[in-house]
Parts: sequence; C-alpha cells; structure tokens
Amino acid sequence: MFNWFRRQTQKSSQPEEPTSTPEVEPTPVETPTPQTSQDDYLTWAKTAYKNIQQRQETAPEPETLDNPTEKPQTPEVQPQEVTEALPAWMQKSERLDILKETALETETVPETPELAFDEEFVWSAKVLAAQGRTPDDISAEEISWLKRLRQGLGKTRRNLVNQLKAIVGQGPLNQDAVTEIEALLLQADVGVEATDYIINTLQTQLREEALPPEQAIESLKAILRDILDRPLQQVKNPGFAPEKDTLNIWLITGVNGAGKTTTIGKLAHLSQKSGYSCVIAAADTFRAAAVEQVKVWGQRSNTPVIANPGQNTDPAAVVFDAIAAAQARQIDLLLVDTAGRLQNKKNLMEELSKIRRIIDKKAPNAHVESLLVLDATLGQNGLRQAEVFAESAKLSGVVLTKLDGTAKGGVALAVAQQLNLPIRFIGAGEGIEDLRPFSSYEFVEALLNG
Ligand SMILES: Nc1nc2c(ncn2[C@@H]2O[C@H](COP(=O)(O)OP(=O)(O)OP(=O)(O)O)[C@@H](O)[C@H]2O)c(=O)[nH]1
Repeated sequence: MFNWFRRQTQKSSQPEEPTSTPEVEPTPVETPTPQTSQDDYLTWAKTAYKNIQQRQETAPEPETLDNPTEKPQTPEVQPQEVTEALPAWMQKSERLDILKETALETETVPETPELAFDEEFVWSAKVLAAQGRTPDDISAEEISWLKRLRQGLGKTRRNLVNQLKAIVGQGPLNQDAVTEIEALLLQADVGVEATDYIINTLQTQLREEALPPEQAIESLKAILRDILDRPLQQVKNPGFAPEKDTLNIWLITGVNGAGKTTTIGKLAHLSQKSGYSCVIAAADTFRAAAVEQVKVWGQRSNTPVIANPGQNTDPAAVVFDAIAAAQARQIDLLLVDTAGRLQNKKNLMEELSKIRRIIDKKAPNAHVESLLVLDATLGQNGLRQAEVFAESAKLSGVVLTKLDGTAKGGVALAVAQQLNLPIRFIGAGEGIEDLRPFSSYEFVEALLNG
C-alpha cells in the first residue's frame, strides 16, 4: 500500500517508513545529479515506465471503491439519520443532485491509472529523479499526480513565469527588469511582502555574480522554495502524516465555497488508501445542506459520517459523538467539518473553542491539527479571510484548493510569507484523486519548469 502521507518529496528528507515494496527486480540506473544530461533523464524515465508497466501487468485487478481488493478498516458506524425533515429548498437542490450523480461515477475510478510515455511522463520522472528516487520505487499514481499538478499550474506558468524566466535569464537585473518582475509577481497574487523578498534576494545574488540564465533560474527556484518551506521551521512535524496508535483529529475550517467539503472527501479517500482508517464528523450544522454534501463525499470515499439530525444542532455534540465512535473503533483519523459562514469573528471563535474544549475533555491524548481551506482563485482576498481564521482557530496549516485553472497560483507564496503557515495539501481539480500533500520542490518545478 502506497503511503501518500510519508512519501519522500525532498532531496534531503528520508521517508520514515518504506512507502512501497518494489515488485520488480531493481534495474541499476544512476540517480541523476544536477549535471545530468537530458539523455540520462530519458533513460531513467524509460526504465521507470517499463517498471510501472511490469508492475501493472502482474498486479491484481485495479481496486475500485465498489469492489476494494483490500478493504479499508472502516468501522460499521451507522450515522444518525439526517434526512427526514429536509427543508423544501434543500430537497430541490440541483447542486446536491449533481454531486450525487458524480459521486456514483467516481466510485469506479481505478486506483492505478493508465499512463502514456509522453512528454509529461518524462517531466514527472525527472522531478522524481532529481529528488533522489530510483526508477524502481516510483508509482503510476505519483506520475499521474505530477502530471495533473503541472497541467493545473499551466495558466500561472504561462502568465507569469515564462516572462519572469525571460527577464531573470538575461543576467544582472537593471531597474527596468526589477520593475517588470515586480509587476508580474503582483499580478499573480504573490503579494507585496513576498515580492519584495524575492526581488531583494535575487538582486543581491545577481549583483554579486553575473549568473548564466540557467543558474539564475535555479537561484529563483531556491528563493521560492525557501519562502514556501520557511513556516515549517517552527512546527514540530515537517511531514503531515497521521500518527499511528493514537487518535488524530483534523479540524477543517474555511469559508463556504472554498472547497472544504470536497477537501474532506479527498482527504478521507487519501487516508484510507494510505492505510489509515478514517471517520468524518459533519459538524457544519449551520447549513443542513452541508451535512448532506459531506455524506455524499463519505459515500464516495467509503468513510463513515457522523451527523446529528436536524438543522442548527450543536456542532460540539456532533464532535462528541464522532470522538466516541472513533475511539470505540480505534480509528486513526477523525476529520471534522466546521461551519464557515458564521456571522462574525466572535461567533466563529466561540464555536471553534467549544469544539476544542470537547476534544480536550473527551480525547485529551489526541493529536489535533487545524487546517484552513483556502480558494487559490481568490488570491489576496482569500488571505484577508484567512487572517480572521488564523486568529480564531489556532491554525496549523493551509489546504490550497482550485490551483487548477487559476492564474493566481502565486498566492501559495503569499500564504507562506504573510500568514507564516505551511501549506499542507493542495487541490488541483474536482475529482477525488485531485488532492495531495504539498511539496515545495514539486510545486516550484511545476511552476518554473513545466
Ligand atoms: N477546479 C477545482 N474545483 C474545486 C476544487 N476543490 C473544490 N472545488 C469545487 O469548488 C466548489 C465548492 O466546493 P465545496 O467543497 O462544496 O466547498 P465548501 O467550502 O464545502 O462550501 P459549501 O459547499 O458552500 O459548504 C465545488 O464545485 C467543488 O467541486 C479544486 O481543487 N479545483
């Protein structure tokens, strides 16, 4: 079973436990170094492709959610019924119908995607090779995610980065170049603070030595990675895997529409397929439709949803029930959906601290994280909302959604620089597979080297 949460994504970091057992005989292929030629990368990619194909040929039937080959250890928790007294406006919800329809479609999404040996495969293989991976231990899933990430960031890359590369690649920065770069970064919602930092650092480096274009780009990449990774220096767990043998509780916050429900569904799916049992608490009781939507995603990800009947019930009571259910079944991860649309900061703060109190009382040894879901398409406006949540919710990280199709992918840098919060997961599509743990290395490569 491939553990997405413990995947090795940086050259320096080691996985804490083996991510997968290679089923093919290892083929000796040199790990590429920064000086590696395109030919060597191509050889590496071809070997990786062959290995993936061999593994797929020998693998059992692809797992589907309808017919899992390895049943996730989810308990038979019966969620309390919520449906009996739906208000008329909700019963007619077209959005809900669409969600339900698409839920059925995605139930048969195969675990192992078909891959073509194309330019995107080679690019993805190169990103993995540069992180010290070997062609024997990479999976089709990883390649497929990198392809999606690269495609998702295409708009930002085209709008911002190609021009940026052209300017930075020219050598020492004159004042005109600085002004141009500044404008480009601000347009991509990188934010004033991160933009200033990038320009000052670049200028210092390029003033000290006139770097050839390729090296200048490498410098730029290092600066961006540094911004994205800096918030991790102050956290205890640079990785973000649920701890084994303890209850992990992740509070998912964010304004409605940011992609909270979708993120919960995708996270539940990701944890099940990475070997962690999961339960969802539908504690966004402010809106009855939110509970229904979470239940649809519970079905999609084969994850039990704990909910209370009726509208406007006490979210803390739902969390209480969900903790009891999770403890009884020794669940690894409890995902808590919280209400986003509370009238003011005071209400939000009160509700979140009430949930925290319940957790402290009922599960004092639980490992609690609080993740803010942010819509990347909102750019700087999203950050202002984030500040309210940051004050209310003791946030430990951000999930950046909707990176696909936006030209504002630069907001990731603003999140790290302005909020000083690590990005933990990114969403690059509406499907259940379109969310993965964040890697600054892969993000910057997809942004600058696509
Ligand atoms: N393109 C794209 N769309 C996304 C992504 N994540 C979520 N969405 C879409 O964003 C819309 C809102 O997502 P929800 O998960 O319902 O958002 P929410 O924050 O729970 O908001 P409410 O449903 O209003 O409670 C849906 O149409 C999702 O399909 C993403 O990564 N990419």
